[in-house]
Amino acid sequence: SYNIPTVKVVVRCRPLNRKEMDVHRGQVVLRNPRALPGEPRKTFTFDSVYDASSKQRDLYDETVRPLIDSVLDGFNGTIFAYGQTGTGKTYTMQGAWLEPERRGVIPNAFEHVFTQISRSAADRQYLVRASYLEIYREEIRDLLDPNVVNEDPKDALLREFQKEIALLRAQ
Ligand SMILES: Nc1ncnc2c1ncn2[C@@H]1O[C@H](COP(=O)(O)OP(=O)(O)OP(=O)(O)O)[C@@H](O)[C@H]1O
Repeated sequence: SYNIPTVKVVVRCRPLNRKEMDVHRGQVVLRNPRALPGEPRKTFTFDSVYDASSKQRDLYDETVRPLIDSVLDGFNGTIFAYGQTGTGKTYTMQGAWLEPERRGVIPNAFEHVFTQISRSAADRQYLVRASYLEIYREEIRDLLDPNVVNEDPKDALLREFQKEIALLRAQ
């Protein structure tokens, strides 16, 4: 079941906000001003595309769950969100923790990991570590310790790795 591509690129569009709806400008078309006349339209292909009505749970089940399953089997995995400000990175990754339908990738992944651990054989041991960092204007901030702002990213990363938190040593 691991014949999934090594890198998956997924697009998610958030719903228009009030300001965008008020503008009523319609569709955005990108055009290459140096294109020769008659040049065919370019097609961009993604592993998945989620529209404004997409659900957090569907995105998790289709796009994230297989990766977390492979991590539970010992492989490395990374998920990151990229996009300009206000496009929905925080909503997708974090969402609303207290509302099950609006929980994002991070809380859904935690639930997935701990559910799998609780179901695994009693003689199997897991160590789960977590750190939570923000890089903003070349500064690294430890979001689990908001008082610390580090100027040298290398020192900050080293310190983070040294003090990663052991959340669970499952029996
Ligand atoms: N899929 C979605 N469905 C409903 N609302 C969404 C969705 N994605 C984003 N939003 C809303 O759009 C707004 C901007 O989203 P968000 O804060 O996640 O953007 P961001 O990319 O993290 O921005 P920044 O880079 O400034 O932190 C928020 O109010 C968020 O709740």
